[in-house]
Amino acid sequence: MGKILSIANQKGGVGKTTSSVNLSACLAQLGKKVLLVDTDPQGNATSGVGVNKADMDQCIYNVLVEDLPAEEVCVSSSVNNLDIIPATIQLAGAEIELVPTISREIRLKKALESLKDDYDFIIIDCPPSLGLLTINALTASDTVMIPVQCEYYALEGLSQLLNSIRLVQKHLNKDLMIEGVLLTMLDARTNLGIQVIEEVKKYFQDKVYQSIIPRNIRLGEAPSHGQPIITYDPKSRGAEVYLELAKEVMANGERVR
Ligand SMILES: Nc1ncnc2c1ncn2[C@@H]1O[C@H](COP(=O)(O)OP(=O)(O)OP(=O)(O)O)[C@@H](O)[C@H]1O
Ligand SMILES: [Mg+2]
Repeated sequence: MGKILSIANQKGGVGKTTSSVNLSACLAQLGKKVLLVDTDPQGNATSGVGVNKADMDQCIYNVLVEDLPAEEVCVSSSVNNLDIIPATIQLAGAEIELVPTISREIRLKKALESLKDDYDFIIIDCPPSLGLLTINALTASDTVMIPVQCEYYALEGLSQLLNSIRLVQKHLNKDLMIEGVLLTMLDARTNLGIQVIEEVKKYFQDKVYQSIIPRNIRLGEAPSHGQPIITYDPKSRGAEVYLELAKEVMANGERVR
């Protein structure tokens, strides 16, 4: 059985999608069979691995709202060993449409059950909210990775996220664990970055990954080419660090149950 790992933080623009795409691609490059699940109506993870949203007439929306089997929307990406369940703007309606439905919080979990044996890792990119889509992701997951941007107010909002995680643990998924906290977009030239690292480490201690993602122009450019960093610019610092992160994630254990 593969490990299901959500990448979540309701704060926007902290590096969830960049980390989902690049961690998935690096795990795939290291020989793991990986499924990336896009649960953000923005569909940035989908386009980030070279899948054209305009070509899709079905996406995760149809799985969550209409009970379409997940296998039917799963497609290969531009990277070997990496498949994706795409999201399109159609998913924007799901947050409201799911509200009156039965077992609305466990729909993704149920949908992924039949696929879990086919992959070593299933990585879920969450939207920037703590709504039903993120709750579905946390309920389906073995662990959650929290990206934290190295900037002022880095820890702001994290208590709401931790509270949601506790609520999911209490009511929906008692086995959910925090996989780790990932520091992102570090600008090594500033003292601020160093201060944030210290602050986050004081709070989360050994849950913080050794790999710290630098601010790297090539990481910012890669999505517009529909490629993860390891194919767009394999020699870049961004590629090196995401590969290191993938190795840390593998060392944390691939299967938890
Ligand atoms: N390490 C980095 N270096 C440079 N640019 C980065 C880095 N990480 C992310 N970016 C850029 O910053 C922006 C926000 O990153 P990203 O989309 O990964 O965040 P997000 O948390 O998924 O955002 P949202 O909350 O909107 O889903 C993007 O334009 C991305 O290309
Ligand atoms: Mg995103």
